[in-house]
Amino acid sequence: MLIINEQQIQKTYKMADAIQDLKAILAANLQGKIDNPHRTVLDFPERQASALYMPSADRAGRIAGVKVVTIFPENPAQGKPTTQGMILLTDADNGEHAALMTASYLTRLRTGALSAIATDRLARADSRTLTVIGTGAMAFEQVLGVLEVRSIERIILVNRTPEKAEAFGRKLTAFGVAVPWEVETDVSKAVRAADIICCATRSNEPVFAGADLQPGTHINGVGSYLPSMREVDEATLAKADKIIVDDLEGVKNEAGELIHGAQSGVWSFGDVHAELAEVVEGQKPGREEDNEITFFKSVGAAFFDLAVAQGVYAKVRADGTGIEVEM
Ligand SMILES: NC(=O)C1=CN([C@@H]2O[C@H](COP(=O)(O)OP(=O)(O)OC[C@H]3O[C@@H](n4cnc5c(N)ncnc54)[C@H](OP(=O)(O)O)[C@@H]3O)[C@@H](O)[C@H]2O)C=CC1
Repeated sequence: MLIINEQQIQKTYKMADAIQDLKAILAANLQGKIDNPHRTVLDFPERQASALYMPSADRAGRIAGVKVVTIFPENPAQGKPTTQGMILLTDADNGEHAALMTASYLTRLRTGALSAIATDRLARADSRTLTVIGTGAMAFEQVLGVLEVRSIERIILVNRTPEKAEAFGRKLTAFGVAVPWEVETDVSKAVRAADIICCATRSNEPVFAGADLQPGTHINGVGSYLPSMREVDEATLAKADKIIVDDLEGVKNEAGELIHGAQSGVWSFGDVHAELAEVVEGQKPGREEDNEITFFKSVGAAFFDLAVAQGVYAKVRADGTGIEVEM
């Protein structure tokens, strides 16, 4: 079995790789080649934390995987990340466990890559201003994903704790992102200026007002993954011309703002325009008009992790950098 650590993955596997591998698995899933049973969640209420067990199998690729991801919101205070994960890949021909790899970066990367794919199909081609609401760990790859598919000239950072937005901006620059960034404390101003908005928070309440959205804006919302959480308000749901989701079954169970909207009657799950795969495969249209408001909501699914883990495994095996362990 290959053991692959965070450093090796970050060196070997980039946003463009993840976009390519995710597009392939989105197509395979649409063709019914992917097993994607619902995740099992264990809660640790004393820490307001959870552990998610996420299995999936690619019948065509003859490989199965399970990601175990933990979400411990109090961790940043101890200098540890909120979200941590491992992925185990299993050969579906002989049951051998092929690889065990860390999944913190991979989780951020695949979520950023999905937003990139959605942005590519849904944001206006002339989008220049990206507003980021929530500058925690997930937000970094959200920015990298958008930069991969649009010629962004201005990044506006909004965060509950503005000092953390400043640190996030400096991290972007240190990483080599040349696009100028600024921290904005007036969220209305940041939303009104945006062509694209990325939300990646742990908020239970909407983090911006739909009333501020300008025609033609595209929103990626990756934060809320529990029915009690919400980043986007009812006005946004009502105003959005197209709502696209990563995985319909997943969002029905987990996407707080959509569940809330459906319960309060402003919106219904029947109003979902498409799953992302249907847009990518041309079965449903993406953006059709410049003035449309589009909203991509993702909660994540195990087969997205399987796609990137397979990609990493293939690359690391090819360059011989993983650690081989006899089982
Ligand atoms: N869609 C998907 O596939 C995935 C989604 N996620 C989800 O993404 C979210 C972000 O994760 P991650 O970046 O790792 O978390 P972090 O803890 O690193 O960052 C959380 C961010 O949310 C902000 N925030 C927290 N509470 C509030 C609030 N009440 N109002 C406004 N902002 C708030 C924080 O602000 P501050 O800096 O002030 O603390 C910070 O910017 C989580 O909900 C996570 O579960 C994670 C993995 C995959």
